[in-house]
Order: sequence, then structure tokens, then C-alpha cells
Amino acid sequence: MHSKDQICHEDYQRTASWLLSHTEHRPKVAIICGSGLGMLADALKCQDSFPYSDIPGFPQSTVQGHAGRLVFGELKGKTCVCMQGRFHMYEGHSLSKTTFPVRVFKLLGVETLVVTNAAGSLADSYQVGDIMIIKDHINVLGLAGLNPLNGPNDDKFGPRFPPMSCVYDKDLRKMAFDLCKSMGVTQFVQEGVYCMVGGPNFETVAEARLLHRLGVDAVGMSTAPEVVVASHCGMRVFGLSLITNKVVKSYDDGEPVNHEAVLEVSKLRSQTLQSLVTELVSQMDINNNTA
Ligand SMILES: O=P(O)(O)O[C@H]1O[C@H](CO)[C@@H](O)[C@H]1O
Ligand SMILES: Nc1nc2[nH]cnc2c(=O)[nH]1
Repeated sequence: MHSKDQICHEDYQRTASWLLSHTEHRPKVAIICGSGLGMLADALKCQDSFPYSDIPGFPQSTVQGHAGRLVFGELKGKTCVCMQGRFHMYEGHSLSKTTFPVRVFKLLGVETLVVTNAAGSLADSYQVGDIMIIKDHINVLGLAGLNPLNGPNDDKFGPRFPPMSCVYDKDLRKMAFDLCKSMGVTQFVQEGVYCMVGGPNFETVAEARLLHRLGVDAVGMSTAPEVVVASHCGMRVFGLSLITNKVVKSYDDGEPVNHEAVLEVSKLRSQTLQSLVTELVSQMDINNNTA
């Protein structure tokens, strides 16, 4: 590594080579599990699992509900790699560290990234427990100049100025919605705009009202940097937010949120999310070359 924050191509390669020499799985799909959503990895068959502390170059998870384990395996015959725990900037990681695994996945041969998160809703029509298919995002940190792509561009991954106008794959969104129909769960499925803020504090009422007026449907403290990096290196992206709470927009009522409540709601929808992600991956058009 060059400096504390600068990660060079060889750093990603070193981690990718280590993983390739420790598992025979050759994933085409990567799944990032949000807060309390680590059970998505439980559906993987023929697992090879690595604590982040064993993987050279990998950051460590510090947040409750993020186990800190990388799991390789098969979902209905499709080879996947699953992050049981992601990295957030508020933990003290640089944005390039929070997105480090995404570029490693690219070097492993991953073509599609599935991101999941726990989020608070701003949209009045959303209920706690709803699943939101992410249509687009607002990267508040990115707009303010905090972008994982800052610094010298690594042309081996992608261009200096990547477009971001069609990041969340339309076909995968439609496929997910159709799956929700066949699963009979459309009454709690939404499609909307996710906004990433820095955290770790939850929103003030004034901030919540601002985000609401900006057209944000759900807010969280992750996902956008991973998606920007994945899109930069040409990956197809699909995202789901689980609505774990309603963001308080009134000075007179509303329940203040806490992380324990977020984890509780995650448990509530774990089975549905697991089935949805499993079916989606199984229907994806991917070239499943095994080593
Ligand atoms: O985005 P994920 O990792 O799901 O976690 C969400 O839940 C935590 C707050 O409860 C924050 O980290 C927020 O971003
Ligand atoms: N910023 C933010 N992140 C969350 N993660 C889960 N719920 C919330 C929320 O209400 N706000």
C-alpha cells in the first residue's frame, strides 16, 4: 500500500489471488449483506467461509449485525460470494477501504453486484418491513466531494468520468418485481430512491424534512460508494433496502430509532429477502464457469 488511504492495483490483486488460491469457487455474483441481513449467506451451498481477519488486505467489521465473514458457495447452482458484513465510513474506514471488496470481486470475475441494506423511510406510503427495490440513489457524500473514485484513476478498472444515469439494472429490477408477484409479496414491495448520508447519527427532524423534499424514499449510511465503484468497473448492479423504521419528520410525534430496533426488523423479513435474492440469482443470465 502507498499511503494510509491510497490503495494500488497490486493490493486488490494480492487479495484476489489469496482468495483464488483458498477456494475453488469462481463467483459471477457478489452479494453484500446489510445490517442484520447476514442470513442471506445461509442459503449458500458448499460453503467456503473466511473471517475478514484472515483475508490479507481486508478491513474489519466493527458494527453489530455485521459478522465479518466472506462466504463463497452456490445458490441454486450459481456460484456467489457473499459479504456477511460491510464497511461504513463512520467506522473510520476511508471510502476506498469501504469499497475495497468490490474491486477484489471484479478481479475474481464477478459481473453482478447485489447490495442490500437496512434503511429508514421518508416516503409517507412506506411501512416498516417494506422491501424497496432501489431505482436510483442520491450520494450526499459524493455530491460533497467524498467519492471512492477520488484520486488517480485506475484505468484498469474504469474511466475517469463514469456515467451514473442508469446504475441499477432495469432488467433485474423488473425480474425482482415479477418474482415478488409470484411470491405473493407485492403488498410490501416498493421501488424508490435511496440516499446515503454519512452517519453514524440518525437524522434530525430538519434533515429528514430536507431529504423528504429532495425526493428521497429511504435513507441509510452505506451502499452508494459500493455501487459507484461497481458501476465504474462495469458491473451490473441490483439493490434492495429493507425499511426498518420510519424516519421521524415531526417534532410532536414519532418513535426515535435505534440500531437494535433496526436489527429486530431485519430478522422479521429475513426469510422473504433470502428467497427473493436466491430466486433472482437463480434466474440471472450468467455464465457460470467453475474453475
Ligand atoms: O446500510 P447498512 O449496512 O444495512 O446499515 C444501516 O444500519 C445502520 C444503522 O442502524 C447503519 O449502518 C445503516 O447504514
Ligand atoms: N441514516 C439512517 N440510516 C438508517 N439505517 C436504518 N435506519 C436508518 C435511518 O433511519 N437513517
